[in-house]
Amino acid sequence: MDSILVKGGGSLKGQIPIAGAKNACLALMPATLLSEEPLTLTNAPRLSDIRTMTQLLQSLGAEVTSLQDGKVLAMSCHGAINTRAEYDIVRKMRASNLVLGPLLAREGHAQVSLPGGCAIGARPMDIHTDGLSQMGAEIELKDGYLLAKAKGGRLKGAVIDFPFASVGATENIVMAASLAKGTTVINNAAREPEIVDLVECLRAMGAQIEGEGTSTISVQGVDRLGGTTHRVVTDRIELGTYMLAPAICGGQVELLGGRINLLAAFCDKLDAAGVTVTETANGLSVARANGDIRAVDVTTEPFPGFPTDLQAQMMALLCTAKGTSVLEEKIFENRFMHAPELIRMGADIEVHGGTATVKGVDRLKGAPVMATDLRASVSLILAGLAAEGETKVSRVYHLDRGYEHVVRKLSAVGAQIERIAE
Ligand SMILES: CC(=O)N[C@H]1[C@@H](OP(=O)(O)OP(=O)(O)OC[C@H]2O[C@@H](n3ccc(=O)[nH]c3=O)[C@H](O)[C@@H]2O)O[C@H](CO)[C@@H](O)[C@@H]1O
Ligand SMILES: C=C(OP(=O)(O)O)C(=O)O
Repeated sequence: MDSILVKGGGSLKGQIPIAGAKNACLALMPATLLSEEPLTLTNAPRLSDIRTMTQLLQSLGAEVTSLQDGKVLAMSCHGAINTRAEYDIVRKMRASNLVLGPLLAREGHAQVSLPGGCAIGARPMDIHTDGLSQMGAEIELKDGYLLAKAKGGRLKGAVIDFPFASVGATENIVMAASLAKGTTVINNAAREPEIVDLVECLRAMGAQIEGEGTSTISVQGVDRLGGTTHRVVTDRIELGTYMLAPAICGGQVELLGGRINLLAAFCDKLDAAGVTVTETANGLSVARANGDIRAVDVTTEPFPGFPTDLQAQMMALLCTAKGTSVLEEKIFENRFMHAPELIRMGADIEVHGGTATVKGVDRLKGAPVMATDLRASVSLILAGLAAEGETKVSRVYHLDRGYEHVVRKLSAVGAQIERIAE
């Protein structure tokens, strides 16, 4: 299993290109199941999660070809479809549940393994299944699989009130509703940029959808969808992660492809902490002048609030801020697994339930630490870049789910970082 070795201390300067969004691409890929015509995605990120989704779609009968070193995914689903998504693949990644809506919409039935929880929380699927049931699906759980069947062979439109603005449930229902009979309205829909990206692609395929980016999405079902070529939106979480690198280490880095409107709440917190973010012709420039980072309080919320997927990385910054910061995690019940690892590096953090209190220390110290999940792993790398001495982050397979070429990107701006095989 590989580890990442980081030597802390130096400031950073240069440019980092930001990839297409993992979480957009993972929702866009299953959309190929909705059409017999080709769907091509450009600006795809090169990640293990994308390879897992490729494997899952291929197991269902889709053709998925990776071109241009993985940056382009050419997909097509014109033959017979296997409607059973097996546990062996689904268990690797929760986003596998995004094949449920498309399979049900196209074939009228599906068997999809329940993905189970993960390190950050239990992550049930009740909002997905309740919504599909309202659209006329009969769903039962058998042997760990959701067995779903559309009454009369085709889903029908419904007005669905989500109890929480779930990202995945919004994506599943929007895809299912695109081929359903009649109109579906989702109230309290998620508003994330990845949903806007999915809807733009579905619309180009012929879907009739309104309201993406707002809390009410309306979908008028059509009989068939065509193909298209779609560019995956910029990964705002990779963007925010690399914005924190110069914030923690000092220096100035330009994030190519970055836009403030993808991360406004996060940029406000950086500003309050004393980090300068400016828009450039090609992206965003982030600079930390000499001087302390100020403590700030952070509460994670659905978009447009502060993203839970940047909470761990923000905590790494606040470990050396002047004063005490309070971080409240409101999305996932167990998303502070990085705190004990940061404490091993000398951070002063107390966690009580969904609240972490971080008292800034002068300096973190390098240590061997273990990644527990995707964003935790990169927060330890960021902490290591600022720490005195050497930090070894093990279990890097978590990192490979969501960050392509992390060593290459950070080395290019002057970080001392290498990947070692053990
Ligand atoms: C592949 C992908 O896009 N992953 C993102 C997606 O995950 P995901 O789509 O799984 O996140 P959701 O928005 O669905 O989950 C948010 C909260 O709702 C709960 N919930 C969700 C569905 C459900 O049926 N019942 C239920 O109780 C979850 O347990 C969690 O506490 O959005 C999360 C919240 O921004 C991000 O952290 C993930 O990176
Ligand atoms: C939680 C994440 O991903 P997933 O929903 O795939 O677990 C993430 O990207 O931070």
